[in-house]
Amino acid sequence: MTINSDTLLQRVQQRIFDEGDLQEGLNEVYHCVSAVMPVGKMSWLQFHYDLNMLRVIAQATEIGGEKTNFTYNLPGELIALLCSRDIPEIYLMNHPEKDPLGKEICNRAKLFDWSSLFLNFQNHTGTYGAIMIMTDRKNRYTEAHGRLLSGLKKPLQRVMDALILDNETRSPHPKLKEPVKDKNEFFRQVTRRLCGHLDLQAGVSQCLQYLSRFMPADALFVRQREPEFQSERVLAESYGFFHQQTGTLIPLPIPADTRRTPGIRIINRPEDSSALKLYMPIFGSEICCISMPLIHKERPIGAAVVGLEGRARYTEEHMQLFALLHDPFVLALSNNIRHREVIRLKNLVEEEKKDLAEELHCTAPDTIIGGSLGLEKVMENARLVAGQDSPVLLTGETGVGKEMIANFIHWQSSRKDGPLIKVNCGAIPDTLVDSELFGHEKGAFTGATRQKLGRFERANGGTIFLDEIAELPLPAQVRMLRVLHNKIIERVGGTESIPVDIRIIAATHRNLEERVKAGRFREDLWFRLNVFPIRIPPLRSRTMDVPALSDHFIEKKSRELKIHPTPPLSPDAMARLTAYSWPGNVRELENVIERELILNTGGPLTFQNLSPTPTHEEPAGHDMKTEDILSLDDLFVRHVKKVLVLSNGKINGPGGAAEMMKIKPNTLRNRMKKLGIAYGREKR
Ligand SMILES: Nc1ncnc2c1ncn2[C@@H]1O[C@H](COP(=O)(O)OP(=O)(O)OP(=O)(O)O)[C@@H](O)[C@H]1O
Repeated sequence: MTINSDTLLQRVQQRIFDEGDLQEGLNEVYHCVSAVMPVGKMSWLQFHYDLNMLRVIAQATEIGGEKTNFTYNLPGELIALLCSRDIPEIYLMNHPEKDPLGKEICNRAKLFDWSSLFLNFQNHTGTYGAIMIMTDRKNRYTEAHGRLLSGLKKPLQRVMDALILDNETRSPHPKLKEPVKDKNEFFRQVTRRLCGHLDLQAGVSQCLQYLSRFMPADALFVRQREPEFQSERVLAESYGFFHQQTGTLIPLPIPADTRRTPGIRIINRPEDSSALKLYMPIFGSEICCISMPLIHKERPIGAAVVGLEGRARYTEEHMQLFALLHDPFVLALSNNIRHREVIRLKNLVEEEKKDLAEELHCTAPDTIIGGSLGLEKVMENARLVAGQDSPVLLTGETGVGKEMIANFIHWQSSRKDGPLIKVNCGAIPDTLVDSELFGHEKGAFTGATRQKLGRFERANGGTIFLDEIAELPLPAQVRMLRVLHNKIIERVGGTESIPVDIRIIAATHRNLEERVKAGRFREDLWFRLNVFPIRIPPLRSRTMDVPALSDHFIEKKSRELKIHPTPPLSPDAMARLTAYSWPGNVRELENVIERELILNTGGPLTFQNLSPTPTHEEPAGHDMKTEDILSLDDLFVRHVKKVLVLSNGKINGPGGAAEMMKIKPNTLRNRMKKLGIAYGREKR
């Protein structure tokens, strides 16, 4: 939403002057400016030449506008520069470290990666104030932004002047804070700001802005006590000039004896406090604070800390004022703790829901195609072993159907009413393998905020399918061996031995024997898993399954994609499908069919884009049985027949079989004749 200067002036007039609602007026300004340029924070700055001081008299951010009173002493030459008449009305500070004021802010706030845009206001004495628009990262403002801001000068200056006038009537001296005339009102206003947001960071920022009017305050922190880690974590922190979000939580040491929580205290020297000492490397030793423990139902739950540049700047009076705010801080912190707990539980439910959905996904046995053809032997073995409880090791290239056979075994076993839990050992980060497989106890490591059952425990009474078993890190292999051996698990961080009744089916596309030789897989574990190995052959060595599989997937995918009627195959499509070598096996066939159905614009499916690939190179002997071995002549016959399908029987010329095979047409014809392959007229 962009509005012009006159409309904004009208709105400011109405909100601030007619309705007396300064916060709403500042909000209007913020939204109007942020609609046309990047704005993290807008600050109204007043320059006090005589006092060498810069005062931030109001701020507006996404969360709202607020009258403030942050004061900063500046070197004489800098304030003289800011107040000079010669300073331009619009001023771009895209590289703050190269500008005198920018450099000063960078050093004091210890923040360097930002840019800002100034609109300066002058009277007969010189420049008396400015609007500072600030955003993160350098080089964000352009001359065009400057012109847009300049266009809004009238309403912005009107707000500035109103703020200055208001300050003059409220506080007798720019260096002094407003007196708290009505403590109840003060309490009410702080509570409204602190507890008015679900986001504690937003509440703390607004609270600091408000507090800055009544007491020296340049930073406000809320920390949460974490007794199990003997520390306090900073949950929210806000600074006057910049709203800095640390993102990371800083653990803070606290006295080991938590029963003796010290009361509210002024720390006028950072060396006296272990918490404040942590800030010395950032802000130096010229800092002080008031630290107030937050006690809820007689238990310390954290602390609220208000801080300031300079030493020994807090007095007993400031401390008493801050102490009034104990209960709102407790309320805000305990609300935040509860809110995070709700979010954590919500995520937990989502996670469980996802896991359950995954489990549900495999609750129905798949239709297995090829059980009486290419997979006959596999199915025979699967049926045999299903009734036993022995471990099964499924091997075969990726996409051949290992998981499908694992499902089949589970469903044919006496454990079919129990769970079937799948674990992709290759997809779990190394550091989480143990906790995923065996579970963990609450507090076992940072982030283990509750007890978690591992996959083995969840598979109790059923089957666990360990896919990609070869990827399991060696330390987890040791633990896995123990489970196979004793059928007992121990959760990470726990001491209890938990018996589990499980059947193990493992699968891998790798050559485990070679991995054992290379020392990457434990031999003893391999022996344990390899009790009943089932090798699933690649699709290219059982091309007799391709037609039935193709029909099955065309039916299935058409149903899923809601394609009616199911398109037929073109006359040469099946030849193409069987001629292809399917390096990705059945999964690839499934995907190719899905893609063909999606791309099909009517008419039969041709699979034109499926070019025959050279027969898949395999490691010697990997998937080959003696009966699979063909003579070279037989191989040649097969190959030529496949190529002829693709060339539509054509031998010479472009697209002909000879060109595809990179041999002379006559040579090909002679060999075909010799081997009895019919072609041309002969064929008809
Ligand atoms: N014989 C078959 N009949 C029907 N569908 C099959 C058959 N073989 C495999 N599929 C299907 O092919 C896809 C891949 O199979 P699956 O996931 O079982 O392979 P995999 O060997 O476990 O693969 P990976 O090694 O990559 O985990 C699945 O959608 C599966 O349903």
